[in-house]
Amino acid sequence: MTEKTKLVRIATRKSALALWQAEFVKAQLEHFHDDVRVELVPMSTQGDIILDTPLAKIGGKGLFVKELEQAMLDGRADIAVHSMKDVPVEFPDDLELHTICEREDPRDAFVSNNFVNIDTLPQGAIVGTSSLRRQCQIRAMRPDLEIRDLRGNVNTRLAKLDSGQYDAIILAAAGLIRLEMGERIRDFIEPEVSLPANGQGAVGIECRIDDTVTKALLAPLEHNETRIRVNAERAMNRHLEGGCQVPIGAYALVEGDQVHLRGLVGAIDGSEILRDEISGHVDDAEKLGVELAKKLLAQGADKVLADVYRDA
Ligand SMILES: NCc1[nH]cc(CCC(=O)O)c1CC(=O)O
Repeated sequence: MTEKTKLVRIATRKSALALWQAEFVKAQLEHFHDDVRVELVPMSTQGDIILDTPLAKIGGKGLFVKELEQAMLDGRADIAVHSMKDVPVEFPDDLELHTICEREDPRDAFVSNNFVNIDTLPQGAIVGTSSLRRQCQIRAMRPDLEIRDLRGNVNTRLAKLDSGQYDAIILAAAGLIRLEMGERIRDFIEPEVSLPANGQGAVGIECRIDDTVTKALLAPLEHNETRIRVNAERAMNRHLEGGCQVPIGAYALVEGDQVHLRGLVGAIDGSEILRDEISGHVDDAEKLGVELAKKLLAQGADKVLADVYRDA
């Protein structure tokens, strides 16, 4: 028997989805390297602890990642596995987002026990979502619906729907699919109807910049096309200075050597939505993200976002 020598410790949140993602990376690392042993280091973050306040009000980018990053900086863990959607656009000096894994379905999902899609919801139906981006796009489409805040991990949100507090809820399809609850999805909401958040459905791996041993082990987990898409999307968000708790959508597709990026900035009540898009060579993914952000700013995105920050 070969002795397993290298140990990789994964800092992870304790939610079912976070643990799934950490287990996924563990399995991948062990699949690619016979001599690697992987341990999970589960921990709670501020975002997990403060459950009674709408996320937009707590503010503070990186609510779900700070503790994980501290563990890596202290040497208690080697990597952290994140939903790319929740990763702040900036990193602490000694850490980097080294790896982006292949993307799962990036769409938002409509979940309900009584209705098959948004169109068939009756007037005044109660829809649960904690995302300003989803809220803004649903309101623009159906101003007659009542949007109510919905916090908690995936299981908590489904339990709140099942207890009758909402007629329907909107959440990321990827989370449901990963937790093997994809059958609860009544309708996939296409990007034309609800533009996803930057990075939605993609898993990223963060580590210390100087940890060359771990970085070499992570290399086979990198997915180039996903990296290009997420780079373009994140560059747009970064230029707009938007965290994940803002009504901003960014969604890129790759076709051959071209990347097509769509962006959206909206008012929370859906009264105003700015959209634009851009295409170009995959090598320019980040530049295109910045260009698209500039186009949106030229349309007045800065004013729309300033109103959001003031009212939130
Ligand atoms: N904001 C929480 C969060 N972060 C990642 C996902 C889903 C999985 C993903 O996008 O990778 C979710 C749940 C949701 O938005 O419904």
